[in-house]
Amino acid sequence: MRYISTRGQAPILSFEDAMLSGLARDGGLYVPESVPQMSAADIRALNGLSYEEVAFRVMRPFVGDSFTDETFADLIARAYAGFGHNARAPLVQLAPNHFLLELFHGPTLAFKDFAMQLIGQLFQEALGRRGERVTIVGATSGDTGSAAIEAFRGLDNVDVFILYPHGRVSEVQRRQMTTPTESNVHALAVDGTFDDCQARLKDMFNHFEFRDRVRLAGVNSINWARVLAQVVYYFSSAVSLGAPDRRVSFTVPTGNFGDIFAGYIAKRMGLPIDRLVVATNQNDILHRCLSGGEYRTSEVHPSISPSMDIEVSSNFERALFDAYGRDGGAVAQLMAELKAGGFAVSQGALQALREHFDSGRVSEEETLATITVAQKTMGELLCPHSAIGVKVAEDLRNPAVPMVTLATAHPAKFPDAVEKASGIRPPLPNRMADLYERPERVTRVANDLSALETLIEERRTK
Ligand SMILES: Cc1ncc(COP(=O)(O)O)c(C=O)c1O
Ligand SMILES: N[C@@H](CCOP(=O)(O)O)C(=O)O
Repeated sequence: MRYISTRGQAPILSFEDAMLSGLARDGGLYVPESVPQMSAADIRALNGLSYEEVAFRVMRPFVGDSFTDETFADLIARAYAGFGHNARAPLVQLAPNHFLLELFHGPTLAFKDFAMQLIGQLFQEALGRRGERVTIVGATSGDTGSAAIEAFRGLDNVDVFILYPHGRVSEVQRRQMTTPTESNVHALAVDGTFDDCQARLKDMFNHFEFRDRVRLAGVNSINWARVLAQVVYYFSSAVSLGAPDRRVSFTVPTGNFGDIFAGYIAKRMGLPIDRLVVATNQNDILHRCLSGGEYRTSEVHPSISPSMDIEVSSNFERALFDAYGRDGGAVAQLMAELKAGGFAVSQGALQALREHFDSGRVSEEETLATITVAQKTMGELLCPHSAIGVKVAEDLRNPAVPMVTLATAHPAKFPDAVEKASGIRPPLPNRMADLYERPERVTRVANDLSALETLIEERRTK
């Protein structure tokens, strides 16, 4: 299995090299050269298997010879052993033909744990075998950072630096990043937005002297392995609802377009997905683009769903690559235009995107109202991100096709908004009960590439 860049000019890599490299050296994102197929019989055979067995069968063809079957199965088993639910990703019914996929039973209570726990295992195995050490830098709007710190804390062969937007994550998210005591993890509060953090991270990857000196690696969804691990739960949930003999749709609370892009990959592998529905908050560049054809950035407005306060949606580049017929030159041109504010998607590409994706936008008031109604009428306490998914799903779904809405975080990560809407303050699980008492360790940094690089150089293990 070979991986190519969305901008067409970077070296073609194996799964393991793509995973350890992060951003492609032409600034693009790695994608598989071709998407492995699963037949209806292959998909039917997933029925009744454990989550780990489904994960092995779905991901194996993408991994090539980077890991043996035995090692890969073992790493998957370790990745999910710490989850707080036997099903790992349980489905609950909200209404006739509307289901919620609970993706918040991992150690940091968000869907990010599905990929990050596995990546932690894969990195450890690959780096140990190669005798190498890397510096992981991540950008987060709250959940990727806490999941990455949890997955890599205390490991010998990695230093982890997480850039989060100062004052724009929830208190629980912040404390999850600032309270771990291991010396290889560093929380950096950047004066800016998530988009600024992600832009500085990509600047570091494009600054080859720094990148090579610190042996930079990434665990954002820049990293293909992150997307791949998220493909699995589309299969596990669709199969339990009757796939491949019944089509299923998914609504995904969306920011950086990684989670829904994983659904698109599942569809391209052969999973009979009817619609993939993008649900955004008031930071709605994706909804504006899919409905009007213009991908143009605007100011980020802080919301009660802070993890989705994103206006430059990194993985949309991967979808554009396919929509433009895998023309790396065309994508490079669009990304250059994005730096200057945005671009119009061609009619052909827009039509290609709309073949798979619908979209909806949810206001702050509607988010709160959905939390209230879901708690009262469906008996489900939703986090604000999941509520955005439920609202858009209810508005757009075809009642004849099962709809699965992804519940991307536990309500206890956003207790203020949840309490405001429902009157219930969701408690943290017992293992985190003292989170508010633990001392915090964080460095405030300017939104400045050279300041960030200097700090990382100083703090990383030499
Ligand atoms: C809780 C939550 N929901 C939804 C999203 C959006 O997911 P994606 O960025 O993959 O579109 C995020 C951030 O990624 C998140 O943390
Ligand atoms: N919402 C995310 C933003 C980063 O997304 P990623 O999938 O690229 O890591 C977060 O919680 O940090």
